[in-house]
Amino acid sequence: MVDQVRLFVVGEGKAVRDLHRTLETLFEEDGYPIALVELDEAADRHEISIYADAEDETAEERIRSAAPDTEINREDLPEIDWVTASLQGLKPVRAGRFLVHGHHDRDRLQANDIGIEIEAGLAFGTGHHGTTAGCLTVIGEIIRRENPRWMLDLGTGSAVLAIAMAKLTRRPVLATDIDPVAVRVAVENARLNHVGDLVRGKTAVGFANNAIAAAAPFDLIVANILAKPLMRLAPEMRNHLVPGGSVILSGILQRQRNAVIAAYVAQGFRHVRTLPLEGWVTLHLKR
Ligand SMILES: C[S@@+](CC[C@H](N)C(=O)[O-])C[C@H]1O[C@@H](n2cnc3c(N)ncnc32)[C@H](O)[C@@H]1O
Repeated sequence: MVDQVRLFVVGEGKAVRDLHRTLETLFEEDGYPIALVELDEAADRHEISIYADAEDETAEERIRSAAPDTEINREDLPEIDWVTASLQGLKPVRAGRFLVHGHHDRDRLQANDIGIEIEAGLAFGTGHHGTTAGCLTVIGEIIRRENPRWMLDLGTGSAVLAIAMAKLTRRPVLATDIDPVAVRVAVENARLNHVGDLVRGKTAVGFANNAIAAAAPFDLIVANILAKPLMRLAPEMRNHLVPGGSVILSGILQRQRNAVIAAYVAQGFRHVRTLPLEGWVTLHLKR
C-alpha cells in the first residue's frame, strides 16, 4: 500500500533555497516533512523533497504554483519510515560550539566541539532544522553570560537542546513534551550522551505537570514549538521564570516575529535578540 509520496525538484543556487523557504510556508499547515539535500557542492545543486500524503491530490499542483518551470518528480513510498528515510546520511550540523551528529560521524568532532549524538528517529531534532540550530546558538551565548542553574526545555523532541544545556552547565535540565514517545526518545538520547543523570523527562502539555511546578522557577526556559502556542504560553512563561531570567523561543516564522514579541512584552519581557535562520527566527527575551 502506498500511503506517502516523495515529490522532489532539483535546482541550483539562491533560486532553490528561496523555493525551499516558499514550500515550507506553503505546506506549513499540512505538517509535511520537507528536506533540502545537497547533491553537488561545487555546482551548488540541491534537491527539495516533500513527503506528502499519497491521497493529497493538490500537493503537486501547489508545488507547480510556486515553481511553474521546474520539473516535479514523484516517488511512491510504500509504508516508509519517513524520518529515517529523509535523515539517513545527512551531514553533521554545527551551531555555535555544538556539533550535532549521528553515530557514524563521531570522528568529525574537533578539539573544542561539544558533540551531541542524535540518530534519526521518532522525535524531532537532529539539528538540521533552522529552529534547532538557532536555539543551540543562542543557548551557547546565554549560558556563557548568565550561568543558569535551573533549566527547562519545553517541547524537547529528541532532547537535543536539553542535552546541549546539560553538557554546557553540568546542571539539571527538565525536558518535557506533549508526546510520550518523544519523552521516551529524549531520555534515551540523554543517556547516550552521558547526561542521563542530569536530564529528566516528563510528558506535559505546556506547563501542566506537577514536576514543572516543583522545579520552577527556572533561570532559563527554551521552547521550540510554534508561534501560536508560544503566544498562549506567555503568561505562564513569566510565572515560571525568575526575575531577570531568560527565555529562548523558536518555531516562529519571520512574519510572526512581531506578534510573538508583543505577547511577551505585554507580560513584562524585554526583547534582547533575534537570530534569523532559514526563514525562521529564534528570540531571546528576558523577564
Ligand atoms: C519543533 S519540535 C522541537 C524539538 C527540539 N526541542 C528541537 O529544538 O529540535 C517541537 C516539539 O514540541 C512538542 N510540543 C508541541 N506543542 C507542545 C506543547 N504545547 N507542550 C509541550 N510540547 C509540545 C512536539 O511534540 C515536538 O516534539
